[in-house]
Amino acid sequence: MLKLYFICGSSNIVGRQFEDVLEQALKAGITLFQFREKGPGSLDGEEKRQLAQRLKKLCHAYNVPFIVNDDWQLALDIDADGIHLGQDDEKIETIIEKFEHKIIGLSVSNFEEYDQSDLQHVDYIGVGPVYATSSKSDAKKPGGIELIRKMRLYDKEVPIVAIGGITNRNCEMILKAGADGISTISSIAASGNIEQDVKSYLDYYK
Ligand SMILES: Cc1ncc(COP(=O)(O)OP(=O)(O)O)c(N)n1
Ligand SMILES: Cc1ncsc1CCOP(=O)(O)O
Ligand SMILES: [Mg+2]
Repeated sequence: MLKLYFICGSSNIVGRQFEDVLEQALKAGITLFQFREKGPGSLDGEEKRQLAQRLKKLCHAYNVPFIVNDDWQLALDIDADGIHLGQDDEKIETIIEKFEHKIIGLSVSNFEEYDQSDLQHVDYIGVGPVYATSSKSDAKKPGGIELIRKMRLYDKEVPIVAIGGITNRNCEMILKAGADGISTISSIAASGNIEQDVKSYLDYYK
């Protein structure tokens, strides 16, 4: 499920339809999707809810789980498959009862954050940024490939999905360093050939 985790919101799509981009990515084989509706021009309220419903339906048509970023109330409201929370978002302890049978992801940017996180109910950790990214204005300092390598040694069990500045040209090293999967916004959302780019990511698992 973590192999190729596409993350996207309206602000990441330029000059095309969100649903078209997502459907191309689904057809090409992404394995998980996160709706991350934040940043300039992002939707709110009922418009956001309706978009989330449509995107969830599209993901389910391709048997791909639909995860909501940050907004756990929306995730419950539309019966999403899971939630991704960061260190500054709602604490997992406070929502766990409501998400008992759902996927829960948590961001971990460094070892201090890892040490202070309760991973008991977490299905995966999103580790990064690995490289510099222009998709998140408040991203922490990139940890490079060493962040993944050291995190894998630090915890040999927890599923790790790497994030931040990943492309199908640098993902091989990240997987070799011990990540179970990779996540990306811009390399798919802004791709001129989604089918080819998604397939070349997936080739690294063959
Ligand atoms: C898979 C994955 N990993 C990390 C993040 C970042 O989450 P967070 O730190 O809460 O930052 P925002 O995405 O909410 O801006 C993520 N979304 N997904
Ligand atoms: C959400 C997030 N969290 C850490 S880096 C990042 C943005 C990743 O976007 P991109 O794949 O375009 O670098
Ligand atoms: Mg967050």
